[in-house]
Amino acid sequence: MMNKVPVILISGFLGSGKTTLLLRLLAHTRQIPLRAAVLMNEMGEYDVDSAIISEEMPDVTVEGLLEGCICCSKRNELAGALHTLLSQEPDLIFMETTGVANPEQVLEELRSPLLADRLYLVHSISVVDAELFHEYNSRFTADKELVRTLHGQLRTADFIVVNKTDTASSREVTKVVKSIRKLNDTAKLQTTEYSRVDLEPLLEPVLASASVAAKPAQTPQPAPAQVQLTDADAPFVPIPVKSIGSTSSVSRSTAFKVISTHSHNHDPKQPHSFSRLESITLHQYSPQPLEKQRLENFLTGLGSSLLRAKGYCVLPQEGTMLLQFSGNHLEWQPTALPVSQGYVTLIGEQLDKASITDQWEQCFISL
Ligand SMILES: Nc1nc2c(ncn2[C@@H]2O[C@H](COP(=O)(O)OP(=O)(O)OP(=O)(O)O)[C@@H](O)[C@H]2O)c(=O)[nH]1
Repeated sequence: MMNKVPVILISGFLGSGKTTLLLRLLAHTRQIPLRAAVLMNEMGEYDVDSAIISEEMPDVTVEGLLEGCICCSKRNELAGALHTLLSQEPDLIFMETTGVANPEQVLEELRSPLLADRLYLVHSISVVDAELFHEYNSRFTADKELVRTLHGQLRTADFIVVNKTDTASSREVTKVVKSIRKLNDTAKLQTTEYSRVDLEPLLEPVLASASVAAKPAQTPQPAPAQVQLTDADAPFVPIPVKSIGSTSSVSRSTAFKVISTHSHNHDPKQPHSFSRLESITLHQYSPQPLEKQRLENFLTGLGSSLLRAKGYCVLPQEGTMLLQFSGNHLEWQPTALPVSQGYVTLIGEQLDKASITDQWEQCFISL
């Protein structure tokens, strides 16, 4: 009989620090060494997080499920994606959900006969943004699905990371921990910055597992990343990541343009995690240079309707940069990824598409 492969599920709301934690876990598993594989689920059209992983850990196999949540619209693709990863015979699989996925449904899927014989869950980790936890909870009170999702992320966890404590007062952090404990008083909980948690105890059950113990330790071979393009028809190579999700039609009516938009049309028969959040992808098709300051002003000017933005921008001075925006904090990081044309995915509510299109066009410098 085949050994079951351990799975660590990482959930948490948008921008809370899931990928930051995943990168730490991957670095640690590489040292042990364990051969890890990743299932990445993104709301947007492009898989920014997989690109980040592919850049930092080119030997890790990443499977991406895009444009929907594995808890609902992508649920029927979850088993296929996991079986693809299993065919690589990893020692361990990490699953990172979208920020609006309810892990309750994902856990249910893992218990299904198709998967239960091949996988077993070792941890369900939930990452929380200490600064925004209460703000999001009160902001989304009226949206029952979203509240259920946020609570589901905490209730199902056996390990909770209260992250971003550098951006919250210690009083707020204490309040957040107290609120979390009302939902889950048994999970281990750690408060931290940049998802710096004790990794060894998390990986202990994996090391003890039969599938790992049965194999001789392998030194990870730097192999080419498991890469394929997201959209075979696209005239450019946005990022080298693999997607097995469906692709979207992209408006290319003008040189600049925008935009593919996704409101999330869930199958009404399926339980789903959120109702009013949407994502928009802005493409850098313009031959004119993108101006960094204008882009920053545009994003911060969207105010509270913008919850998250991420993508790669090709800038005239700096070259290609990874853009991350969450909780009103904007971060730029240089990247060596071969991004020929940039894009930014925005996630928010009540995003005014016409105005966003217009403002995006204003971010380009007239030649
Ligand atoms: N100030 C601060 N920033 C952090 C911390 N942890 C992560 N970040 C930053 O927050 C942004 C989002 O972090 P990610 O790890 O991508 O968050 P995520 O939960 O994967 O986000 P989604 O892709 O929306 O699901 C990045 O710019 C991180 O560098 C932290 O503890 N403090």
